[in-house]
Amino acid sequence: MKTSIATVSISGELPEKLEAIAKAGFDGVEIFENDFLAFDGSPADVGKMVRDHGLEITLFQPFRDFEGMPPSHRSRTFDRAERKFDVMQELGTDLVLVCSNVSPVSLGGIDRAAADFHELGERAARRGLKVGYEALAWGRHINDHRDAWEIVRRADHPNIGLILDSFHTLSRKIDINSIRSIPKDKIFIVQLADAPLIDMDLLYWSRHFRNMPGEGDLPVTAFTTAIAETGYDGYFSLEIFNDQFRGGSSRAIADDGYRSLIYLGDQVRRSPNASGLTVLDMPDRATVKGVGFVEFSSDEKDAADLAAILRTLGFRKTAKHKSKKVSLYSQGDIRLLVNTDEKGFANASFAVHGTSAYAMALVVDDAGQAFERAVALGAEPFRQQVAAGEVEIPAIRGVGGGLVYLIDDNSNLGRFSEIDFLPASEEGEPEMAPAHLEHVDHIAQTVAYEEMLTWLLFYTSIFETQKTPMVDIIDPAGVVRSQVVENASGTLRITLNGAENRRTLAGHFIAEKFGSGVQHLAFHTDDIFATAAALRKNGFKPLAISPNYYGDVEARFGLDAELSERLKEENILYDRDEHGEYFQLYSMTYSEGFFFEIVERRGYRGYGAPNAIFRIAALKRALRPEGMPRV
Ligand SMILES: O=C(O)c1ccc(O)c(O)c1
Ligand SMILES: [Mg+2]
Repeated sequence: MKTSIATVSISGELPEKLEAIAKAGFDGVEIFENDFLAFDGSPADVGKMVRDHGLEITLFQPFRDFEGMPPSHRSRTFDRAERKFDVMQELGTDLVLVCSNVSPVSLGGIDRAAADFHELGERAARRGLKVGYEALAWGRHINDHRDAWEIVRRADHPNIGLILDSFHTLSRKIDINSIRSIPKDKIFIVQLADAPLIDMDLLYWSRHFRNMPGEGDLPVTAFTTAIAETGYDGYFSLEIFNDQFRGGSSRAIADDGYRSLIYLGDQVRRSPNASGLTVLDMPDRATVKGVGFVEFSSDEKDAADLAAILRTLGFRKTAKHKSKKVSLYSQGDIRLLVNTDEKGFANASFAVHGTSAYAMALVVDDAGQAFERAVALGAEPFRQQVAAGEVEIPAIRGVGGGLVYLIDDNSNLGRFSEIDFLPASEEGEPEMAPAHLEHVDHIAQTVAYEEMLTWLLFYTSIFETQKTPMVDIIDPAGVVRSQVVENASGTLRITLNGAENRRTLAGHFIAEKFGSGVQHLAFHTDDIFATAAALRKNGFKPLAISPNYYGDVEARFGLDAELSERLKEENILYDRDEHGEYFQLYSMTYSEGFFFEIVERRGYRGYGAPNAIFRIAALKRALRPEGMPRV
């Protein structure tokens, strides 16, 4: 699979765009005319700059309002084309994209358009150039690739071919089976873009909301599979018009684009009829069986406070690391590590972010294969020295520069705590009541809103997971977008919260010191009321929920008064979906950022989004004396 991306997809000026595109690993680049016009070097300079980066120019575009012009405009239109051909020859590219005419003066008629293209083909052939025709979804007469293909077919010229763009086809829900009857040598290039499903004007949707394949909701994989089944094995080129990307980091967007294409190729390759596509061979998406551990970086002083909270939550220190200052706390299947070592990555993370959950381990079927896939998809591997005889766990960098460790049960990796740790206990600490916490229900990561797509693509491309639709979480100071990555068995659930401003609880978390990272950990109990009773006994301080909430919950769900009274007494939030009930209990925040949640799911599949506004208001109320701005 040859990979390309249009310069319009990346932020910055042309040199910066090209550098990011080359670094990300693309083979080619589409030069968007405006990027070239805004640059103050000659076409030959641009061509050289592209080739110096080891890239090929796959396409020059767009050439607009060409076909079907009335006689009064026709010769000028051809003159314009000749000028573009001059530029192309200087740039050093042989393909131009002509998008379907949107001019109000243009005339319809398949044969008129075909005749124009035949003549353009003759002119292009004289210069050794080729022309690809693309149906814009909002073209005046041609807005369907099937009609564009009919024009190309009737133009009957070897230098005239078709350009398919997933957005134009999929936004109009055009049957993708129609692609299977197009001969592969008449498809000059394929452009790819995804988009979130939003009901709006096609042109506006296309110019502002496109995103990378896999980041949106369009069936780009099925589209690409249909193309691969024709035997086409040329360039697949991302063409992403997106306001957020234009203002984003050129490197990050280019890297996401490359990951999205490699991931797409990997999915398409798995279709039996598309096996002709040459793509990187890599292991399947990793099946996650659970969260192996979550690790906090801290120092001795903070760790003592954290340990005190963990004890009230019913955790017990069960082991300590043989060679590092790392304690293991456990309860049910939950393992929490607290790392206060003065060396290594944890310490560096502590220096920057303070006490935070900087690492997590996911239990997968095969850690080696999961690691191989992650690296093939551009994840950054992480290694640091381990002492002789200790287990080296494969790891990649994740959200906020933190770590995702990969462990499995087939090797020593799953036994790291037996090999690297010695049993330990907490002498002199009072005995705490067991709190019935069983496993990690979800890990909530807070990121800047612009990073959400990056991390959605990261998790969904490496691990066997799906993303749920985005929901809005209303904070008294703004909206936080929330989207979940989860697997079918519920053994991995990550909620990604995207903060747009620093006055929201999530924005405050990022801005104050923590950066993107884990803002809360939710543990599952099989009996929320038994847990609440144990926590009370242990001196745990729950987050106080406004009493007003309970009257509403009682009325909204028709709860009996006794239940709503119990919920109120224990500060438990309640929700229900078509699958069952949900109970949530929160801790106060730890050092102004991090907090714990305890949930009981009785069949419920969501995350309590309707309760978020009340939980956030309560957290902010609790934080206010320590500096959270009043809103
Ligand atoms: O929005 C446009 O005008 C436009 C131009 C060229 C393309 O290839 C495209 O897909 C859209
Ligand atoms: Mg296009």
